[in-house]
Formats: sequence, structure tokens, C-alpha cells
Amino acid sequence: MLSLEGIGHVFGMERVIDRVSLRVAPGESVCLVGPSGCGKTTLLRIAAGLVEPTEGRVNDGFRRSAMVFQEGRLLPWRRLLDNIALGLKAMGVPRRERLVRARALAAELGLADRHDHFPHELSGGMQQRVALARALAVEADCLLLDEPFSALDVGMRSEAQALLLDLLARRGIAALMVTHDLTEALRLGHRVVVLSPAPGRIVHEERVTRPFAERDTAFLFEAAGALLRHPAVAESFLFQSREVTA
Ligand SMILES: Nc1ncnc2c1ncn2[C@@H]1O[C@H](COP(=O)(O)OP(=O)(O)OP(=O)(O)O)[C@@H](O)[C@H]1O
Repeated sequence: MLSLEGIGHVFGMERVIDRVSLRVAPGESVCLVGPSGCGKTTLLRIAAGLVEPTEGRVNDGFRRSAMVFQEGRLLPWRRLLDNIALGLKAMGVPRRERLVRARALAAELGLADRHDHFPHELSGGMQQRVALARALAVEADCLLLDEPFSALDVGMRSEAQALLLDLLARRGIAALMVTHDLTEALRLGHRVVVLSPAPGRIVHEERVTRPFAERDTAFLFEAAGALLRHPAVAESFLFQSREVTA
């Protein structure tokens, strides 16, 4: 269980997070949505232990949490297998075993024919799969994902979402995922948590009970429409479109 209790955060004079409490249970997928600048990334970094919150506490009871970033953050000078094995190297796993595990993951994520490629020789979708493989290589049981698919085009994004759902389900991995996209959150989350404009606080939580396999496009748009009928959710998203058009 990952538990954030009463998290508040201030950068300089600016309050960015206000009293956020949130739990992620083993095997559960929780999506965080909210307007740009409301503190989503900061909250994820706090959950990962990369930022010390100004207020509140984080209890991470998972064996290992791993972060997956929007742009993959692969080492450009390392080939695919070495990028997958990066965390294992840091853990002191011998090279031979690192490569065995990296090869198995490359195969599982459809990258078997790219072992010797450098990141710039891979598509955006492949780079994100390498980033996911890297998190799986260290046997993370909780993934902290920061808009991992937002740089992908629509087709690749849908493929990557399906792959993530499959990996989470098969391995029983928990996920806390930040996204701008309400339909993505409704596709990938057991729960969708909506944050207000900055300073981010939770204004709505939606439990999505429909099985993942049955969340087709019609369902996603209908569910997003229903969610937007909650005034606090609409306020967050209207704020976002005002920001974009301003
Ligand atoms: N290291 C930092 N130092 C100072 N201010 C920061 C720092 N990191 C983030 N901020 C500020 O905190 C606020 C929240 O940023 P954050 O990246 O957490 O928001 P976000 O909701 O993830 O935004 P987006 O959706 O645009 O990525 C912003 O005003 C940002 O400028």
C-alpha cells in the first residue's frame, strides 16, 4: 500500500499542493488528473520520495516503486538491452543475469528484434516500452507514471495503454499515473482522482467499476461526459481550456 497523508507543498512563496490524502492498494491503478500546473508531477515526485513534502507523510509499503517519465529518459549512448538493465546494474546484479532478464523483457514487450538499437533509432512508442521494461526489470510492484504516453500519437498511445493494462493485470502491479487526459484516466484507472487548479487539492474521486476489457470508446466518452457534469470537475477542466486558449 502507498499512502499519502495530508500532503501539502510550497515552492518558495507558491503553494502548489493543499492537503492531499491518497492511497494506492496492491494491484490497484489510480489515475490523477487535473489542469496544468496543479501540482500533479510534484505529487508524484513526493510519492516517489524524490521531493520532501512541506506538510504530511508518505508511507510506501511496496517492495519497490519505479517511476516512468513522459519522455522515457533513456540513456542515448546505451543500447536497448543496457537501457532496460540500467536499474539492475545499480542494484549490483551481475552483467550476465542482467542481460538474461533484459532479453526476456524485450521479448515480452515486443522489442526482441531491437536489442542493439540506440534510443534515437526507436520510435516514441518503442522508447516508452523500453522505459516500462526498465521499471519491470527491477521487479517494481508499484509504478509511478508521469504522463507516460502523452508524447505518442493516437494509435501508438492506444497500443501502449493496452500493453500497460496487460502488464499490470498479469503481474498484479499497482500504478499511480498522472495524465491530462480524462478518457485515458477512465481507460486505465480503477479510480480517477481529480485535482483542482493550483494549489492542487482533491475535488472528486470516481471509482470505475466496468472491467478494463469492456471500456470501449463509447464508454469512455460517456463516462467522461458524466464526470464533467460534476461542477468541481468541470471547473478544473474549464480552467484548463481557459489556460490553453488564453
Ligand atoms: N522544482 C521546482 N521549483 C519551483 N517551482 C516548481 C518546481 N517544480 C514545479 N514547480 C511549480 O509548481 C507548480 C506545479 O508544477 P507541477 O509540474 O507539479 O504541475 P503539473 O500539474 O504536473 O503541471 P503539468 O500538467 O503542466 O505538467 C508549477 O507552478 C511549477 O512551476
